[in-house]
Amino acid sequence: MSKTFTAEEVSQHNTRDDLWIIYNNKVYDVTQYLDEHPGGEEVILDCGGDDSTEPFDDIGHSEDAHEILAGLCIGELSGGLKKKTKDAGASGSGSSDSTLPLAGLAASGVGFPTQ
Ligand code: HEM
Repeated sequence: MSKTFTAEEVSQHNTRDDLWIIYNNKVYDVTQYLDEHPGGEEVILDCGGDDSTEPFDDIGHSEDAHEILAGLCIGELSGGLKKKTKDAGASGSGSSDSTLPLAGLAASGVGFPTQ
């Protein structure tokens, strides 16, 4: 069974000794990989504790890269991303996010009662 984490939780793992990223709503512990990254550690540190889907896809990582990433998966994101700058798609799940304890429900499609 895979664990689930909220964006809030993930955001606390943003240092080089403890580094998580989100990619396509899954959570990855990339601490060990940091040193080995051909693109350097900075770019990953930059995404630490945050969503890296766009930057990761933008550079067109190889299949190998995707496999490495898959091996680092530690769980899934519940409740969606905290915020998105662009490409947000207002149609996402749940409008109010942040620290709501019901975030898990939103992920399962239940949604919040919006008044
Ligand atoms: C932990 C997740 C990541 C993994 C497993 C990963 C893996 C890899 C691998 C295997 C390569 C070699 C080329 C290839 O096979 O495609 C690579 C290159 C690269 N990666 Fe990542 N990457 C990750 C995250 C990122 C992120 C978030 C960025 C942000 C921009 C990034 C930027 C780059 C760049 C710029 C290169 C090209 C380096 C060069 O050719 O000089 N990577 N990455």
